[in-house]
Amino acid sequence: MSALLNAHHLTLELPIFLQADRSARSWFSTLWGAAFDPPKREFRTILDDISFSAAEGDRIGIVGRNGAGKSTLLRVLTGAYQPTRGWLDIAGSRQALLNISLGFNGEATVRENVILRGTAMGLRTRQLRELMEPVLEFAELGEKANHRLKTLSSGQRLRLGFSIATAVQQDIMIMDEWIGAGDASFIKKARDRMRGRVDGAKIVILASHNFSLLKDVCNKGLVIEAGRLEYFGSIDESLKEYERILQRAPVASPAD
Ligand SMILES: Nc1ncnc2c1ncn2[C@@H]1O[C@H](COP(=O)(O)OP(=O)(O)OP(=O)(O)O)[C@@H](O)[C@H]1O
Repeated sequence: MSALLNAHHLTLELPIFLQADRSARSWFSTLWGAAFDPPKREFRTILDDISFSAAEGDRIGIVGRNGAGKSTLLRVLTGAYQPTRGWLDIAGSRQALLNISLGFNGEATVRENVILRGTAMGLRTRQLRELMEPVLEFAELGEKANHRLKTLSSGQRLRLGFSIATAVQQDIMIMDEWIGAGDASFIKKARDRMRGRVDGAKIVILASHNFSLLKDVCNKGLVIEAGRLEYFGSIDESLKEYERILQRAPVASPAD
């Protein structure tokens, strides 16, 4: 089956909680403010009418200033956020590589965490059974399979997260930066696996500030400024457009 990802007029409004400025004149006014002056809720448009299409073979780099809306757009593309308006047409399986440590439970064992994360990724019981040993082996955590996750070092947890997140080849890969994890020897292994997964994916969407990585991986680019789509075209033109944007004074982000 061929893969596609078409975004139509994606718009996302999120609530922002604004706290009135409470300069602490006294402990009483601080307490009074905390008790009787709750934050005000306002809605801000974080993404504004974004449309683009990705077909098989497309590797799209998303660029924009800090706070432009790149990660939020990725979250909409992975389905983590429902757009307020607009819709997505998607064919093919999606793999989000946004936060590889998300969803771990420190009290559960390493093996149980593989099941938890694998289930959240939509893997079936049989698939999980087949993947368990390869995932533990790749993470080099076979001997710790029955240890509680909270007893692992942070590097070991990252290796486990990486190993699960990249265990299966999906059609559409959606990534916030190029993930790598672990010490020098693991990083080499992780890089090879990432390259394999990117090469094997039918569509890749990668948000990054790293121009050389974007030029290396992507053939198309999408430039976002203050939640709006400024440019969608070749990666070279997109990076030029982004450089032009950086020369301009920042436009107030709709979220500010
Ligand atoms: N859950 C949320 N609630 C309210 N505002 C949010 C939320 N998540 C993000 N924002 C706001 O939306 C805007 C876009 O954030 P986003 O993380 O998508 O930016 P980005 O382009 O990925 O930035 P960076 O390059 O710094 O990672 C920011 O102004 C941010 O403060």
